[in-house]
Amino acid sequence: MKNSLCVHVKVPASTANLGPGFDTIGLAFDLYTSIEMSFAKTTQIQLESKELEELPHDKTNLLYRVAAHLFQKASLPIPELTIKVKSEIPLARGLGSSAAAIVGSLVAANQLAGEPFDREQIFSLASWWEGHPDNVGASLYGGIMVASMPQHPEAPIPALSLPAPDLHALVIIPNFQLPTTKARSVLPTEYIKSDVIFNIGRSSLLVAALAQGRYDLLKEAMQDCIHQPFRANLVPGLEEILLQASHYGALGAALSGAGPTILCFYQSKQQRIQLSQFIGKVMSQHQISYQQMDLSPDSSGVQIDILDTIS
Ligand SMILES: Nc1ncnc2c1ncn2[C@@H]1O[C@H](COP(=O)(O)OP(=O)(O)O)[C@@H](O)[C@H]1O
Ligand SMILES: N[C@@H](CCOP(=O)(O)O)C(=O)O
Repeated sequence: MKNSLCVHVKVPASTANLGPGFDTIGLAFDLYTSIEMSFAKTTQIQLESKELEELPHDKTNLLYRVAAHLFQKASLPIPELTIKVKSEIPLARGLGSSAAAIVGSLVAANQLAGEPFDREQIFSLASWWEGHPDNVGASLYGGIMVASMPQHPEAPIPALSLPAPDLHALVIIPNFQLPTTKARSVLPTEYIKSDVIFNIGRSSLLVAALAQGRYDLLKEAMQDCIHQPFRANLVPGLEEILLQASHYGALGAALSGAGPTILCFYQSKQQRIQLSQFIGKVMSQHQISYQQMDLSPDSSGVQIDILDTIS
């Protein structure tokens, strides 16, 4: 461990599920959380974006807790840290802010600790902490991540990355938070066989379509019946957008992660204009204020920059 190191990491946001791939398919987006971490005499957490104002400034902050976990797992003393964080990822909107924070903190702490863990072990630590390997895998590796939790904590995460697709996403971010825990609490504990078969079929088709660039299949491949219908009551406008977006230029549409963000894939400027007008109408019917963003896939995953403040 070298006390003079300052590690800077930049981590992409992620969208999970892409419709049917519940807890198993993720995609990284070009919207970032940046974390700077160094050893200190007394811990300080500096939250440098407005988005993060509501979060704790002390050791209860997720970033510190995750970093402490890494030192503990490496059997090293838990250090005092200075952590500076900026984020473009809106909190609790279904764009993987927690996954990006967890990945960023683990990667930065791992560098400070002298790299006791390799990338695959970081992936495993992040997945067990966050619970969603598709989100954390997309943030860590970039592109598309197909992943699920292993049956045993010691086993590697069964996962495979695919290159980022040549698609853009129009992302509709309602101006309210929906914590993932709340959006999961409305889901059934059991499903009927035909619904399970439906989702296995669509998510398999989705992976194949993304791998082969068959974006004409996305509309069908992004259909879901195991989480979106149950979450629709929490997300005004979701039902109409999922049903009709393809008539207004969307190649496919889904709730992003646990919501409330909704994403529509498109390729041309014309499709984007049509979609934006349609979404504007739906959201105003529901009197929901929202922010709209054009996001593209990130193919790099986490980026690391290390500065030695002595040399
Ligand atoms: N940069 C960050 N620093 C500290 N905590 C964060 C950061 N980003 C997210 N979090 C934590 O994660 C929570 C949001 O997680 P979650 O409800 O899973 O939504 P999502 O991951 O979709 O944004 C925030 O309320 C906050 O507690
Ligand atoms: N698969 C999870 C995804 C949670 O992602 P988040 O970005 O909303 O935290 C789910 O759908 O619950």
